[in-house]
Amino acid sequence: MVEQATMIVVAAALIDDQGRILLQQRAPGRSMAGLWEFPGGKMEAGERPETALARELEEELGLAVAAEALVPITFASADLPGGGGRHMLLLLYTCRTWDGMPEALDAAALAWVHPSEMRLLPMPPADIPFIPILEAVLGV
Ligand SMILES: Nc1nc2c([nH]c(=O)n2[C@H]2C[C@H](O)[C@@H](COP(=O)(O)OP(=O)(O)OP(=O)(O)O)O2)c(=O)[nH]1
Repeated sequence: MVEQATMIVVAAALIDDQGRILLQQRAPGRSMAGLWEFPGGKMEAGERPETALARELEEELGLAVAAEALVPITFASADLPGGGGRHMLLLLYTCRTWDGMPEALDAAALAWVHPSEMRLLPMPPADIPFIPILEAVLGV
């Protein structure tokens, strides 16, 4: 039996000057449609994680982000949702500087939320442990 490699997913908590974090709602027709997630996506072969995340933020939000602005915070190790038992490492970064205004180019909607408000939104299971870590990062 051939083992499938772990999928690496990169995601960003964009933090604004009011300490709010940008979430996006997964669009209808995708896996986990309707859930609120951090912008990001799957790392492609040969990409560095920060390069992959900057690419995803450009594709999904229309933002220009420098790789140096991405600060690794934590990760989740979980089954890839809808991945047939495939394993995922979900790498979470924070980002406080970018060029442009976020637009929902890929998602159904965007929302700036305080970490405590995330508990009111349906999120992918792997993201739930990120909430107290983000509260600690923000000192709230
Ligand atoms: N971008 C992002 N993906 C997440 C988060 N939490 C989480 O479990 N995931 C999962 C959902 C997807 O299975 C995978 C990210 O891949 P993706 O967003 O590029 O998904 P995709 O375009 O390939 O679409 P799909 O096959 O999942 O429908 O990681 C998160 O906070 N942000």
